Amino acid sequence: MFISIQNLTKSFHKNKEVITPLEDLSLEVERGEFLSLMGPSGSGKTTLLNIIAGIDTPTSGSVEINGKDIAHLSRTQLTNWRAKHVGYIFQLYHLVPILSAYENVELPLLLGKWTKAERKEKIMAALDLVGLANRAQHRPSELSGGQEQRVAIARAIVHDPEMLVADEPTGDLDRESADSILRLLNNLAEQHDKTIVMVTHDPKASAAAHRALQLEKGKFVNEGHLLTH
Ligand SMILES: Nc1ncnc2c1ncn2[C@@H]1O[C@H](COP(=O)(O)OP(=O)(O)OP(=O)(O)O)[C@@H](O)[C@H]1O
Repeated sequence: MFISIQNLTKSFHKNKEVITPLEDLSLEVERGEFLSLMGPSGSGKTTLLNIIAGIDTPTSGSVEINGKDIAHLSRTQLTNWRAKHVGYIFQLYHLVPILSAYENVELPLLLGKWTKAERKEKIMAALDLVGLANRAQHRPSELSGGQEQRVAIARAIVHDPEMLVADEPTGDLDRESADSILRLLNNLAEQHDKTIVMVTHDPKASAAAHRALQLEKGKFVNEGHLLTH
């Protein structure tokens, strides 16, 4: 299993109250699987996504990604692990407005030891994969919402992580752009072996994934039926 989560519980202390958004949760995801997480507001979706992405740590339980226990890493170890193995896609793209598409995609590579020529090759390959090689010099304001999300996806995959996590990646897009982003995510899972976990409120986005799970009050309420295409 690429993702293996056993008996995960996450609690937060707020004033004197303890909030437990995830309780005794187990989840297995195969390599190359595109999984969707749905559920009402406050059901723990983002909390789970952040733990899978190594942004947050569980209170108890085990979290293994590609055979690596990430539940017990220090903050620094977790940051280093995340920089190598995870690409994060947000609802609102989070592109830097004064940088071109090319420079935005370059950002994660500046942490590594690549030469300028190596970076160029990776950036152009990522932009090509999302269909925007001809927009490399455009700034975000010169792109449509769907194109901005494609640049953000290129940025998420440019360092070749095995896993992508996406929080409402189509939440701000019209139907047509959303469908095209979902096809792209599907292609990244099926043709490029990326394991994708996506949080969404949109049933149509969820139906584009291989499997959909419903969270309610920190627990899964269905068995995650396989979706047919
Ligand atoms: N850092 C935190 N400190 C305290 N409570 C938190 C923290 N993060 C999340 N929570 C609480 O955990 C619960 C689950 O939040 P979470 O953001 O995971 O839900 P969600 O399903 O993603 O909701 P939405 O669909 O609205 O984004 C909520 O009650 C929230 O207030």
